[in-house]
Amino acid sequence: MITHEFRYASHPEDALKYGTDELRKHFLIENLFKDDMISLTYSMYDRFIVGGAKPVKKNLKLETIPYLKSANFLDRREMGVINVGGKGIIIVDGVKYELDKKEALYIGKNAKDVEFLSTAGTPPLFYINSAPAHKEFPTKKVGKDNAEVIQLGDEKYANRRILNKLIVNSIVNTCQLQMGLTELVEGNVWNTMPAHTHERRMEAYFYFDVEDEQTVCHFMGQPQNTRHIFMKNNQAVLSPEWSIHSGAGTCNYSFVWGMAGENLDYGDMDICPPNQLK
Ligand SMILES: O=C(O)C(=O)C[C@H](O)C(=O)CO
Ligand SMILES: [Zn+2]
Repeated sequence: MITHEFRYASHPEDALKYGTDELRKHFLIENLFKDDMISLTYSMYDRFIVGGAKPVKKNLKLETIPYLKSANFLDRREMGVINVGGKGIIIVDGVKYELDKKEALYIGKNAKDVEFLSTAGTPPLFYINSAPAHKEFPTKKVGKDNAEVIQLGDEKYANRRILNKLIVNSIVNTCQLQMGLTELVEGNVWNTMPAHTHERRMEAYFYFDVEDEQTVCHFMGQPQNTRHIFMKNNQAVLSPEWSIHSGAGTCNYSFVWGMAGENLDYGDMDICPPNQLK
């Protein structure tokens, strides 16, 4: 079964007036993983979809949703999936892909039948991003062995982390989707500091492996006018093209980043020096 919701895009001057509840309502995506459900949020930020699929006892078929007005979900879209749970299986037009935790699958435009399956043991948690696509590229699995790995940050600044580029154009051909995952090394809590914006692309962050009873405080907003959202494990947050996206946890954690927009240039960022943030 599929549940879906819709989010309009916000002007930065309007977002400044949002209180805690409105910020959470417009940007935070709280319940991505419900047993035997696919949960999708269609946003007007580059028409980016954020979702989750958690097959436990049933196989979950990716059906179209009303906002798409297309016979099949991927008739005009591409999709990236990263598993953050137990081993799982995705079948795309009859071809079976096994995904361990932290492995990714890119599914190209025009795939007709996509099904999410559990295996024995801990259920998989398939985190989903999807963006409009104008060209068909082959479906491809990307494991951590194929990832482009970058070491970032420094213990001194509590931001040492390992960034794994998974669905990026040096590894997989995509139209506009880029995805990867970043792991904070134990004792380190700050992600994406120095923070940045990229007006050519929107982004969504999905925090996982956050310890029970702990939190990640996600910072958003224009660099001179920031706001925060406290987040729990397995929650996602939309980052408009005008917003920084950075966070500090009360423990170390991991997160998936996903982007779509004007270019596929990962390095196209406007850096905000920490001492200039407001
Ligand atoms: O740890 C980081 O820094 C990131 O993971 C940054 C994201 O990849 C990003 O914001 C890309 O634009
Ligand atoms: Zn970014």
